[in-house]
Formats: sequence, C-alpha cells, structure tokens
Amino acid sequence: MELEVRRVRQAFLSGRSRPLRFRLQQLEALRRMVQEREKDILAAIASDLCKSEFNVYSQEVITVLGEIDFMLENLPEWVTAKPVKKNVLTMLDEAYIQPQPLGVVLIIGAWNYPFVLTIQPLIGAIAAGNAVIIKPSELSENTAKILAKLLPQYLDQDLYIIINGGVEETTELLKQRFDHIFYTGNTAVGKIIMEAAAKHLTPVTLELGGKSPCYIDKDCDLDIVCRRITWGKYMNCGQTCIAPDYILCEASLQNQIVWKIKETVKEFYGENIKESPDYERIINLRHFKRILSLLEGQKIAFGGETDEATRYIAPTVLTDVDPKTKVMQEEIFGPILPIVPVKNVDEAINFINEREKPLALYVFSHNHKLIKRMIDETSSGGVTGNDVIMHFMLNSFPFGGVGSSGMGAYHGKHSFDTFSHQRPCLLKSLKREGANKLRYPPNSQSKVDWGKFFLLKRFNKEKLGLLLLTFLGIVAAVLVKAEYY
Ligand SMILES: NC(=O)c1ccc[n+]([C@@H]2O[C@H](COP(=O)([O-])OP(=O)(O)OC[C@H]3O[C@@H](n4cnc5c(N)ncnc54)[C@H](O)[C@@H]3O)[C@@H](O)[C@H]2O)c1
Ligand SMILES: CCCCCCCCCCCCCCCC=O
Repeated sequence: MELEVRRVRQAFLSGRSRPLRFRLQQLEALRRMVQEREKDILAAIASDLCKSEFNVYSQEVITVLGEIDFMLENLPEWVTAKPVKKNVLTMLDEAYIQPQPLGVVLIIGAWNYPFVLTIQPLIGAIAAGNAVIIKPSELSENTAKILAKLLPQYLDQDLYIIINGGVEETTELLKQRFDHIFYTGNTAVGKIIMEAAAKHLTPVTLELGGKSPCYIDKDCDLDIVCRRITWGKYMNCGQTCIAPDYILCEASLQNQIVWKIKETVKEFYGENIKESPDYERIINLRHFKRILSLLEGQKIAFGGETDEATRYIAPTVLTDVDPKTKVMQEEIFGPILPIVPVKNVDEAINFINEREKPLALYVFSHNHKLIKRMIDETSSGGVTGNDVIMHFMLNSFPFGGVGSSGMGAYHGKHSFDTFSHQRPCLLKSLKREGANKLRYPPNSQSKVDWGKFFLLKRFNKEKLGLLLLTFLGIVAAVLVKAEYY
C-alpha cells in the first residue's frame, strides 16, 4: 500500500493533474469509458444487486453522465482565480482566490449504488486536479472488478488507481497519509475513518446514513403521496441512504396509507413481486438476517414474506410501531416501512428533534406553511417537500449529511469545492513602503488611531480634521507614486 500511495503522490507532484486541459481530457475519457463500456458496466452492477439494466441506467449511469457533462461545461469558469474585495491596506495590491487541488485523495465507495457513489466523487476529485486512490466496496464485487479493469484503460494510470479489497486492505490503506478522505457508508465505520484520518490531520468528507423520517399531513392527496413514498422506499429494495426510513402521521391515516401503498406495490411490481424485474434483492445474508430481525414483535400490515436462498424480502409495512422497538433504533436499509402514529405536527417535530439528525427529511402536505415550519424547526442533511429522493438529482444542491448523518458535501460545484483548497493570494509591490510604517514598531497611540480609522472606520472626533487632512495627503501621495512607478 505504502508503495502504491507513494507512486500516486509522485504522479501528483509531477504537476500533470493540474492543467485545465488535462482535467477536461480525463473527464472526457471517463465519459467515453461509460459510453463505450456501458454494457459491461450495466451487467456488473445488475448482477451485484439483482437489478434490471434499465434501473441501473436510470439510477446510476444517468447521474454519472450528467455530472461529467456539468463539470466539462463549468470547470473552465470554476478553476479561474476570483478577485476579492479589498480594504484600505490592500487597495493597490492584487488580491484573489485561487482554487487548487488538495493532493492525493482517497475515495472509499459504498455497495448500494456502487457505480455512482464511487464515480461521482471521482469526477469531483479529477475536476479539482487531484490524484486519486479509489477503494470500491468489496460487497458489490462485480462492480469493483469491472472498475479495476476499465479505469486504467481510460484514465492516467499513475494518477488514478484503484485498490480492491475488504476491511483488511482498507485498514492498511488508512494508515497512509492522504490529503483528503471521502467515505460513503455507515456511521460506525465513518468513526473509524475519521480516527485514522485524525492521525495525519487529514480532512474528511463522510457521507453516512441515518433514519430519514417522512411526515404525512392530513391535508394532502394520499394517492400521490403513497405512490411517491412507495417508489422511494422500495427502490433498490430499500437499500438507499435517503430512502424514507419511517412514516410519522396521525393514527387515523394509517389504514388508508397501508391500503394505498399496497395498491401501488401491486401496480409497480405486479401480483408476483419476486418475478418483477424492478424489484431487487438484499446485498448479502448478513444484511438479510439483520433486516429480518427488525420484524420481531411487529404488527405486519402487509408484506413480510421472505426467501433466504434468494435474499428476497417483500415490500413490507408495519403499523402502530413503538418507537422503543429495534426497528426504530437503527437505520433499516431494507424494504420495511414502519408507521409511527403521532398526534400532530408538533409531536412529529419533537420526535425528529429528539433523535440524531437524519440524512434526509420528507414532508407531505398541501399546506406550504406547514412544510416551511417543518424545515425551519428541524435539521437534516437535505429536505424534499411533497416527494422523496429527488434532491439527490439536482447537482446545484450540496449532497451530504449533518451531525451523525455525515459531514461535508458534494455534487457539481460542491464536489469541486470539496476537493479544492481555496487559496487566498495577496500580491503586493515591494514599493510604497511609506504606508507600511503604520504597522512597524515602535507602536503608539497615534498609530492605533490610524489603524482604527483605516480598518474600523472609527475616529477620535477631536482629531477628525487632522486625520482627514493627513489621510487625503497619504492617498494623494500613494496615487502619485503609483502613477510614477
Ligand atoms: N450518505 C450517502 O451518500 C450514503 C450512500 C450509501 C450508503 N450510505 C450509508 O451506508 C450504510 C450502508 O453501507 P454499509 O454500512 O453496508 O457499508 P460499509 O460502511 O460496510 O462499507 C463502505 C466501505 O467501508 C469499508 N469498510 C467496511 N468496514 C470497514 C472497517 N472496519 N474499516 C475500514 N473500512 C471499512 C468497506 O470496505 C467499503 O468500501 C447505510 O448507513 C447508508 O445509509 C450513505
Ligand atoms: C428515467 C428517469 C430517471 C429517474 C431518476 C431516478 C433517480 C433515482 C436516483 C437514485 C439514486 C439514489 C442514490 C442515493 C445515494 C444513497 O444511497
């Protein structure tokens, strides 16, 4: 590992990854890879998650291609130095912010959307001019393999390398020094990553999870609400970081919600869900058993059928769920949807605020004020009103968590910023030394007064006339000198 990281660092230090032209070329090559090898990529992801290739394309490939196009279009502007506002002390200097690459970045990907959650951060890291080590999740092994095969065929082989492996390899990798670590996965491992990064004072972006609540107000169109929730909850068999984890609503709405979700499930996946090409499977037996254990002691309103051999768990809804039970203590990350009755929106807000900050929050209502109130009085990584998941798809939004659902964000310009250092650059002349006397020792009351005057715009009334006169004199002298040189 040490040798590999050193090799990537050498490549970064060569300066090759920095020119705009090179970054654009690499992003174009990545786009070519996705387009030319689409079949192989779709097949690998499809086999990891028992997913139809249509769904792989619309849930992963579209986002990746959209992100590359967005970067190619905007990168020339983003890499440009931006002049900043100046103060009296710097008014004749050059002052600008120059975004610069951080160096060698480690990206640790997740298995649930193994392509987009690995490649989208990679796009940001390349755009910002970094060298990258990519560690895909070992759980989505076909995707990990195809990435290891294809990336070196299209990208610079020294600057961007892929290391496959599990916990052992990741642990070893984390001993090395990186300039940024970008991790997507669960909160417990997030803490391990942060601890390892702390040893080198490496900044981290942690894209974690949590229980994303979904509040349904009485005042809404339940048919539409249930259709949208059904889509977001059961897509990828519930293995979506921003899937609605549970529903909060008044008890009187429960039966209608159950009925409408059940009807939508039938409409989406047919009578025989197991046969549906649009319904995925749980990634492995460990997660399958973990999800099953969440059903113990619960009232299953519909669903609940399972098949261990194929790791199938039917779309399931639980009603009258006690918040103290296990299903409400951990992120479900599977196709189980508990409904927790609350008296009203106040109780829903308290319920959300008493728990860890979620990655996403959903609120459904015709009442715009209620939605705004929910947003104002709670905290979460992101919010979508009257829909689910869709804030992920807008790359002008920063995507990320808050509190235990993560830190930092990415997508579009936010990715570029995450992987860049905003370097303040102040370029002064070696002339005009007279003006600098103010800050050199020995200090005095009069220098402090001048400091107050120039920087705080505060002045001593008695000396106002004198100050103004001297100030005008200094400005005139500086201008004359500037003109002269
Ligand atoms: N915020 C997001 O964008 C996002 C996206 C997908 C998943 N998630 C979250 O991820 C979780 C599901 O993923 P998971 O927990 O099965 O993935 P995971 O955390 O087990 O795996 C993610 C990565 O971490 C590595 N890893 C696992 N254990 C490790 C260890 N002990 N030391 C070092 N590295 C280790 C794996 O090799 C893998 O590359 C959910 O909580 C979900 O919400 C978040
Ligand atoms: C064919 C039309 C396109 C429809 C877009 C569907 C968007 C689904 C995006 C799902 C991606 C969610 C990734 C979430 C990351 C965490 O797990």
